[in-house]
Amino acid sequence: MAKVYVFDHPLIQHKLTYIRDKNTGTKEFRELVDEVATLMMFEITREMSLKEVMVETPVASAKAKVISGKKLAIIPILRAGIGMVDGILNLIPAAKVGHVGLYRDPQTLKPVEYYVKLPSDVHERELILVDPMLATGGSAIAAVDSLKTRGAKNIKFMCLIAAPEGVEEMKKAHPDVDIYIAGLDEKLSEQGYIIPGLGDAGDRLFGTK
Ligand SMILES: O=P(O)(O)OC[C@H]1O[C@H](OP(=O)(O)OP(=O)(O)O)[C@H](O)[C@@H]1O
Ligand SMILES: O=c1cc[nH]c(=O)[nH]1
Ligand SMILES: [Mg+2]
Repeated sequence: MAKVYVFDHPLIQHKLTYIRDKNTGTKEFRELVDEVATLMMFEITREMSLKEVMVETPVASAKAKVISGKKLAIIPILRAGIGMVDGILNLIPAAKVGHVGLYRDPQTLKPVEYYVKLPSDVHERELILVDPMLATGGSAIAAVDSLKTRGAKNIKFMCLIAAPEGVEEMKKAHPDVDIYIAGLDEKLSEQGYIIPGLGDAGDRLFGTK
């Protein structure tokens, strides 16, 4: 069964409040999303495995540790997921980046896929799928379907804000994908917006409204 983590770190919660604020403009919104993505990634990487190596300090030889295990790829769901990529690359600069393009049809709320480009070794990598919003869950579920169809086996999903309805759907559809959330909200509106949420993440990131 998928594990669901809600990050209660004070810095994440503080920044998320300003991301939600309707008076936060595009420039600051973008910067805050970037910063929260870095902080969330810092928490997620706590689980990374280490191996021992020897290092020569100016004083002596020492047993020390470096990261081992699977290499990472970050997969933003276009468009809004792009806002989280640089913040993650700050910590893992060598990660590859794949893209899954999806939009949610405004009438049916069903996801429509329009673009997929992934690293060729996607089946060997640990994938961090990112999107600021998990609302009905349709987009994240479709993105994971798309990744699995292309051979992905090891996927985590990271979002800023989730609705309980979306979390349940995602757990049902993909019990092998753990979910990392900064804010777990109350519910979905009839139009499929997260309440209280932050509005339309893509529009706020790119200033398209
Ligand atoms: O859980 P769901 O109900 O599927 O909703 C969440 C999706 O909706 C938003 O994307 P949108 O369709 O607005 O596309 P955009 O990122 O291009 O703005 C958001 O970034 C998610 O991808
Ligand atoms: O509240 C929501 C729901 C879906 N997509 C968004 O950008 N915001
Ligand atoms: Mg949008």
